[in-house]
Amino acid sequence: MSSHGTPIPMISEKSGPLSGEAHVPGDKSISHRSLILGALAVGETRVTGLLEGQDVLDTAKAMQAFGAEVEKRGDTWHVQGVGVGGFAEPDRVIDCGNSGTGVRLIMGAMATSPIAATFTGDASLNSRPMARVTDPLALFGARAFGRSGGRLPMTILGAEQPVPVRYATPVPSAQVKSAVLLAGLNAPGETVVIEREATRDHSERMLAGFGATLSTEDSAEGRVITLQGRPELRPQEIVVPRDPSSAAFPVCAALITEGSDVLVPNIGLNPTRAGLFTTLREMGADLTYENEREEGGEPVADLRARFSPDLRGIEVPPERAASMIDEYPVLSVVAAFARGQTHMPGVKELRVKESDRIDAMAQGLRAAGIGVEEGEDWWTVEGRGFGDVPGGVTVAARLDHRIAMSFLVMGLATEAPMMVDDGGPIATSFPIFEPLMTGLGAKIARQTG
Ligand SMILES: O=C(O)C1=C[C@@H](OP(=O)(O)O)[C@@H](O)[C@H](O)C1
Ligand SMILES: C=C(OP(=O)(O)O)C(=O)O
Repeated sequence: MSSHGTPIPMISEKSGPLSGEAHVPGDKSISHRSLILGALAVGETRVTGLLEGQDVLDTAKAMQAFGAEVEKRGDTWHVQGVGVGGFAEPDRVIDCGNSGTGVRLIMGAMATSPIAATFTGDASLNSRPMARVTDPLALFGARAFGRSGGRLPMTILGAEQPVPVRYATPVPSAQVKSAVLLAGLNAPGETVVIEREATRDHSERMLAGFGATLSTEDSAEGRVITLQGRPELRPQEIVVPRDPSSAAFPVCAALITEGSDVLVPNIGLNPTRAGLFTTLREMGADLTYENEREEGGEPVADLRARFSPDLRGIEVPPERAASMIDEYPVLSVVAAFARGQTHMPGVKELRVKESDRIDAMAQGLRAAGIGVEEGEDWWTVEGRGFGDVPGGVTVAARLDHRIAMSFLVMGLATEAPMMVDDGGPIATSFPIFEPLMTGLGAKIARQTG
């Protein structure tokens, strides 16, 4: 059941060539951060290209509850910030819906102010681990009172007199790193985060852009990020780039759908995000980067994806996992249409996303006729090659947008249609998924009756 309302059963079936341009929405990670950093700046931040998915809209509401003004006028989002240390105590529960990024970053942003806030979410978010952020926030002096196992609903009492922190993240997580950095903003002195494996670096880039003093250094311990506390953040004009994690769906759909040729323009290829595209090219995908350029200090290109009937399974290097962590579900679908095994090690984090993504994909793929083996932190998909994947089953989306979209992409090339019990969660990150895909020629529809 979706907590966003009545379940929306969806179906996809074998489609003719996909063609045309796929204009995917703004980057989810950068959209959350634009609103949160805008709320912590002094003055008005203006944002265009913001992802208007439910996850980000929930973060916008949360920023209002902490005292920032957030308003959309025309195509532009205006955020009137309250300054570092200026958050007011919310007079209502903060509902972050389905969003791990939203709740974890906001907890960090409020943890070093002397206020209390209570957080909740949907059934998926309320089952996800929060100790990974509340443990380092406790070092600043914040206290957390949640359900057993460190789950939401949870109240955070912000530190009265925060102290800066030096913290080595025990899991590869940009959300944990970002929560610590955002908390560090209102702690006097230097906050240091060390990550053994580099994760997406949007917080570092954007904090620097807002005028914080921050340095990044690669050392024997890993990547060391040092932030000077109590800066005055300057408001920014932000143009949010398009989301490579959303681009993954039309790209992968084109690779497995006979005769396809799809252009996905203006996709950010920040190396901390682009691992999927490297992997697909190693598998033999006809995926090219056109019009490569730099925008706002980030590499950007138009992606052209064409039907690729000769894909082969590969070993995905574990050190690449962080740069494609949200893309493993749809990669496993492409792997089903490749010849041979695709082995994906070093991906324990997939088990604590909106669903246990290894389990969710393994069950659906097996039902659809694909062999999958799995361990705690790895899985292997036995590809059958193009034209030989049965399909013909209904899979559970488990309140997980990426699971729903992955199986709908799969159905475009299986012998029998694929059904998903609830496409409602797709609106959390990719609200225009259905019209965008049908506009390319994909047979994806809501099921009635
Ligand atoms: O920081 C971010 O914006 C995100 C970090 C990742 O989560 P983890 O930090 O849990 O790896 C990713 O899965 C999520 O979609 C967005
Ligand atoms: C893991 C994801 O999001 P979040 O952690 O923000 O819920 C995702 O979008 O795939």
